[in-house]
This record gives sequence, C-alpha cells and structure tokens, in this order.
Amino acid sequence: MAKEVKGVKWKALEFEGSIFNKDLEGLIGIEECTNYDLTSNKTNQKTRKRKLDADSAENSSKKPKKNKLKTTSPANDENNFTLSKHGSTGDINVHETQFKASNDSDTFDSSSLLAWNSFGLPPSILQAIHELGFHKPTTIQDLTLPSAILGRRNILGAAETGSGKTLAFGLPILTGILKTKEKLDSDLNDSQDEGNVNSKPLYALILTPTRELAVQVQNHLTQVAKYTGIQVAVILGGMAAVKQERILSKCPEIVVATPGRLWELIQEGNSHLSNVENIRFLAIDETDRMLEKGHFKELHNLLERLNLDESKCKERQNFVFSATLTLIHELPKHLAIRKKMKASKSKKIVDMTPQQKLQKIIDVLGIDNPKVVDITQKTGTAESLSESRITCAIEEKDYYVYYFLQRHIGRTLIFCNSIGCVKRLTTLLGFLDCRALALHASMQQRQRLKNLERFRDNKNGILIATDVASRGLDIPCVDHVLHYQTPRTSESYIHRSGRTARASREGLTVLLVEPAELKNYLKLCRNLGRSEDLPSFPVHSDYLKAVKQRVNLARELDKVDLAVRKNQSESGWLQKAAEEMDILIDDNIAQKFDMADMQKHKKLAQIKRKQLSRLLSKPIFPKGFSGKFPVTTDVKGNAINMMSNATENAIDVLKNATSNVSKAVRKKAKWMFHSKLKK
Ligand SMILES: Nc1ncnc2c1ncn2[C@@H]1O[C@H](COP(=O)(O)OP(=O)(O)OP(=O)(O)O)[C@@H](O)[C@H]1O
Repeated sequence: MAKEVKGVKWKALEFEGSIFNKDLEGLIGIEECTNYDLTSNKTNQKTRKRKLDADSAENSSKKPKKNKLKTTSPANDENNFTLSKHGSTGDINVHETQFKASNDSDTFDSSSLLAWNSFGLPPSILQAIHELGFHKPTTIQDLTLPSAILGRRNILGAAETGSGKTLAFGLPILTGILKTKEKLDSDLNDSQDEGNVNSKPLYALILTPTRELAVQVQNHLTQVAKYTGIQVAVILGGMAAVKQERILSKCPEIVVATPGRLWELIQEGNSHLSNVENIRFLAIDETDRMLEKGHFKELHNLLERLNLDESKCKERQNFVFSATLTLIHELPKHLAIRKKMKASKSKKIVDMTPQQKLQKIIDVLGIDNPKVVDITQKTGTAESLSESRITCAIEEKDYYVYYFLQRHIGRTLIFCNSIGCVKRLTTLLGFLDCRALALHASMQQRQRLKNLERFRDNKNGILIATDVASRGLDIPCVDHVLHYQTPRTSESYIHRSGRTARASREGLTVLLVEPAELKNYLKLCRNLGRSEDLPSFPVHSDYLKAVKQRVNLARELDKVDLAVRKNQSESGWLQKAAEEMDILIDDNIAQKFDMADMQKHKKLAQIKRKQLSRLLSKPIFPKGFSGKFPVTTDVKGNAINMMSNATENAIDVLKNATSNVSKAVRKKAKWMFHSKLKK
C-alpha cells in the first residue's frame, strides 16, 4: 500500500521471488513515487494525510482495473466493508460499516497505524491490527516484515519469548496469499475462464511442535485474517479423522499443523493436501524443537516431499522462527570427556558457534539465502522478567510451592519434569484447596484444551504442566512461573520462563533447586552466560511452620486416599471377575482384600480430611500481617533486609530484597558463584 511522507506519495513495488540476493544485502525493498507531477516538476504538496478508506476509494477509482485490490469475499471489499462483531449478549450482530464515511469506532484513522504503514500490508489486515490494539510493530516484526513482504526473502528469526514472532511470519503469509490470489483472479478474468471457484489451493503450511500451540497460532492468525476471507485451519493429532476431513474439505488457504498428523493425512491421500509441494509459504515455529528427536522424522519426510521439485522449492517463501534458534549448549557429557581426552583424533570435537548452528538449520531445511534476524538477549530471557531461585531439600519443595501460592496470588504456571510429578503435585495441591489444573501429554486432547481455557479464564489460576506447555503458549498475563524441578535443558528454561513477562509485561520465575540438581543448575547458568547466581526468592520463615503442618497433613491424606483407591480397585476387579465367571470368591482370597482394612483406611482418610479442613479454614498469614521484618535470612543463610507484606506482589518482594543486598555481599557472592561455575 502507499504511504505519504511530507506530501510525497510512495508505493512499495512488489517483486516475484526473492530478488534481493547477497550482493544487495541490506536492501529491503524499492518504493515508487506515485504523485510526481511532470508539468510543474513538483510533487503534490497539497495532499493531506488522509484516511485509509479515502485512499482505497481514490485508488480504486483512478487506477486501471488490474491494479485494483481484488478480494475473494465481500468482507474484503474495501469500498463496502462488512464487519461482524459479537454483541454484548453473545449473539452475533452484523454491522455494515462503510470504511469511507462512518465515524463508528470500527473505522480507523490510518495515521493511528503509521508505524505499520511502510510494510505493504493491505487495508483488510491493517483494520484487524487496529482492532487488536497493536499500535506499533514489535522489534522482531519491525526488522523482518519489510524483507519478508516487500523483498519476499526467506526469514530466519530469533527473538525472545513473547516478542510477537507469530505475526512476524503470519503477516507476510496473509499478505502474500492476498497478492497471489489477486494475481490469479486477474489472470482468470483475463482468460475469461471461471474455473472451479470452490476449490481453493493450499497456499501455506505452518508447523508447530505441540497441539496447543497449533490451536493458538490458528486463533491468532484467524483474528488478523478476519477481513481477508482467508481461512486458517488446524490439524492435530488426537482430533477425530472425520472432523479433519470436514475441515480440509473446505479447502482452507492456510493449514496449521503438528507434523505427525499432517504427514499421516498426506500419506492417506487427502485431496486438499495432495499438491502440498505447491505451497507458496512454509513457516516452522519453534524450529529448534522441531529438529529434535521425536518430531524430526515426520518433518524430514515432509521436507523431502516439499523440496522434491527445485523450481517449486524456489518459489516458496520460508519462515523459520524460535526464541532459542541460536542458543548453544555445553557439549553433552560424553562428548566433553572425549574432547578433553583428545581421544577422537579423526573427528575433532568442537563447540558449535551460533552461526554454525544456524547454518546447520539452513542446510537441513534446504533454505536459500535467508535473511537472518537474531535479536535474542545474551541471557535468552525477556528483559521484563525477574528471575530467582529457592535452594531447598527435595522434600521441602512442596512447602515452598504452597507458601508461594498462598502468599503471592496471581496466575501461576508450575513446570515439572515428568507426568508423574504433575499428577502428584496436582493431587496434593487439590487437598490443600488450591484448585490446580494439570496439563501433560497423556491427558485426552479435549481435557488438555479445556484445562488451558480454564487457566486462561482465571486470573488467579494455577496450572501444573510438563514441557508440553513450555513452548509458544501465549496465555495472557501469567504472573509467575515456578520451575518445580530444574529443567533438563537451557532451551526448556527459556521457554518455560517465557510463559510470563510476555509482550513487555513484567513477570517472575522461581527455580526450585535441590542439592542433586545443583550441577544441572550451574550448567544452565553457564549455557545462559550468567556470571551471577540467581537471587534467592525471599521467604518468611516464621510462616513456614504453619505451611509444613498443612502440607504434611495433605501428604498423609494423599497416602491414605491412595490406599483406599487401590483397595477399591482391587476388590472391584475381583468382584467383577467373579461375577463374570459366575463363581463365589473363596474366603481366603476375599480376606486378602480385607474389607475391614478398607473401612479402616476410609475412616482414617475422613479424620485427616477433617483435620486438614480445620487447618485450612484458618489464615496462614494473620489478618493485618504487614510482614515487616527488617532483617531476615535467605534459604542459604545470607542476610537480606526486606520489607514486605502478605498482599505485596511477588516481583516487588524480590526487587526490594535484592536492592537491599549490600554491594560487598553481592561482590562476595559473585566471586563464590564464579568459582562454582568454573568447577
Ligand atoms: N505489535 C504488537 N503489539 C502488541 N502486542 C503484540 C504485537 N504483536 C503480537 N502481540 C502480542 O504479543 C503476545 C506474544 O506474541 P507471540 O505469541 O507471537 O510471541 P512469540 O514471540 O511467538 O513467543 P514464544 O517464543 O513464546 O512463542 C501475543 O499476545 C500477541 O497477541
């Protein structure tokens, strides 16, 4: 689209294919002056800044037919824009809004989106961006959109979590599809051949490592595509085959998918996917994860199919994004030992540089001359994130989690390393009336999405998850991320932590480290280039006693409850088997499943439940608790001056505590940490 600078109108020129090769590195697009007046040799200075609607009306009346923005649905008609909105009752009201004349809040002044104007985005997309309230592009969007949209470059983008990477590839894809359709429409008109209007080709594939992320990307792009007539569909493992057939029979232009399910459908010969190699756009979100074991095989098969025909491959624009695209690990232990011993002389083992890692990705994916934009911070995490840790014994972790949840309310996501741990902690916190939801891979897909939705809807919600929730999930306003266990990789730490502090909001992480995890923690710090230990999260030890009492009781209740359930299922199984075989159970066998024993357990469970509910009815932090404790100690015995109270937010508590640590103490701690890192 055109933009106006001091009365001079500039219009971005569009080129087919990637014309900006290495020799023109730095050049991102070419613009043409459109109001050059040959007679006066002056540009039209009188042109006032005008509304987008006037722009499009003017363009459509002046331009020859083939330059007019053509759209496939009435919703795209710039001169007669149809918006559909949800009314307050939840019913769908359809408003006819004239872009041109209306003062309705749905119309927008292009000047409010000046920051977006130079990317060549069509009005239908700008309108949606305006409605989302995105006043300006984020840094990664700003740095990639010109090359992607105007230069049609392949993009490799690395930027911190929550920095808007989805639109950095979503906007060029949507814009590109509109342009391609416009061209196809005008070719069709020229040849007077109507063709089969119902069957639309597949234009774009977006691949994500998890199902939840695929759903989220689809939702996000659907919002931005709402006035374009472009359909965005999602294909996931765990979804009924009939439903997937139905979705694909509508011929969506964009398919967002997890690679496994997509590959299955391609192999089954789904008709919409039959010419998958013809796609014009391919985006791989969380690329580093996709290239890891578990996803790679299907992705590899898919890439092989997509890259079969070199000419089609060249026509395709590729987007490769992740927050940890260029993150380098310490060598795995076995390689590090080999390197030290210089055992392998034939194959020299060297640490990879970020450039080498990128080159490897480029080679594996078969991408031609991409534009690389890497704006990841040295630390890998968002600037607005406050990080901390609590060092404690393994059996104390439950106490600290419960303490934190009681003292610092807010939307909290707790990550565990295993499904078993998620289950145990969810049950335990359930006994403690914390209403925690679970999310892990062995849950049914419907339940996974339901729990995610319930977590999103509750500003004080608690979600306990495995790494299935660590990548890409954009849950608004997550206040805290607790790492119940030290993550196994630095990527995992970055992605888990990145569920909070998104889109420049503040957020907090607390890493719980037990002695056996210390080695892993130090490795994490080394990989993330940390020279200082994470600050210890302040805990008011006076109240830990009450916390321990409750948690211990909840643990006992959990044990007894488990015994009851085990007994019940064993005796139930026995009874059922006996009934089916029409036999009486021998008394000796029945004794094994002693009913009296079960009754005893049930009674004990009842008593413990009552005791616990009595305890839970009393507040841990007494009413009016101001928590003023000028000097206290952190979990490792360091003196910390702190002022805090029960209602204070966790980030403030941490910031107060760290700002009160004297320079001398900090220097000493840094020195000690440095020597630990070296070991
Ligand atoms: N230009 C913008 N202005 C304001 N908010 C934006 C803008 N672009 C995207 N957002 C919002 O920022 C949030 C994070 O965006 P997104 O999920 O794309 O981040 P991401 O970089 O992909 O994160 P991750 O690495 O965790 O996947 C979303 O809620 C999105 O709606």
